[in-house]
Amino acid sequence: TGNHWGYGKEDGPTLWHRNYPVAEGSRQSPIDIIPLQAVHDHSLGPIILSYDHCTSINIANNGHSVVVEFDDSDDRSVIRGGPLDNPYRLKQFHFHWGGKGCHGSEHTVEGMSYASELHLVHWNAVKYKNFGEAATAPDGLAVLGIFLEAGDDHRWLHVITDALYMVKYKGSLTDFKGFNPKCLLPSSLQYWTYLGSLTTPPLHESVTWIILKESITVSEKQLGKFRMLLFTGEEEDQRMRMENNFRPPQPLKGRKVRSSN
Ligand SMILES: CCCSc1c(F)c(F)c(S(=O)(=O)NC)c(F)c1F
Ligand SMILES: [Zn+2]
Repeated sequence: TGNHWGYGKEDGPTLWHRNYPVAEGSRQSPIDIIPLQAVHDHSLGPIILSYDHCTSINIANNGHSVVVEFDDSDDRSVIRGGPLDNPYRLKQFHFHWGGKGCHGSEHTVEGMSYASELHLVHWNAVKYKNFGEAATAPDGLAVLGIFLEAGDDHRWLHVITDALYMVKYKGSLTDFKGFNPKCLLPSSLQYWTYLGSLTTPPLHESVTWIILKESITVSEKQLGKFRMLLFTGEEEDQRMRMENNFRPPQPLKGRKVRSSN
């Protein structure tokens, strides 16, 4: 019904173009990154993350992913530098992941996908008056993408995975204060960057993507907790496990991927 979309056979990524024609646009995401074809751009400075006084508010299951929202009423937590001309405010972060043992990242590197991908979503509050306006502007959003690789337990991810049982059902939400996503960063902030889009409907072509080259390691046990979430609400009788909530790579259509040195 209406603009309903999902990741299944009947409503998945290959069908999104019916309600969202921009799905076949010229700057869609994710993409397959080929490091040797990325252009080393020495004018690209380091990205700077100022999350020290960030204010997480809640954690929610929106029926597509699990999302941690932040107070974005001032420039407390911003990303700046790199390809960005302005500071962009942290609005939320969420994840995309696979099913048991299979892959789940959105971006791939030379055809290789990771177990999961974390997206930290920021918006240009210098040029736009609210997130909604920024989300439809070509330079409105900046998403920092971090690959999650299966391996040892991640020391801090348990703070999130321990809260997932409270947001099992679509539409559930609970307090989640004082979480600083800086603890989820790898040691190096070396990155690839390119111009793309949201990877979920409405697929707005408004994202400057910054993908970290170094992944973080999380355990299969921690990944398994994401898979106990449900796409469906408590009132629905058909329970559908939340997994494989990733869009496959889209055509590059002549875009250049740049690499920080
Ligand atoms: C207007 C959407 C509300 S914020 C949001 C989001 F919820 C989301 F899921 C993605 S994503 O496309 O899935 N990952 C990059 C975004 F980019 C976002 F900006
Ligand atoms: Zn995402």
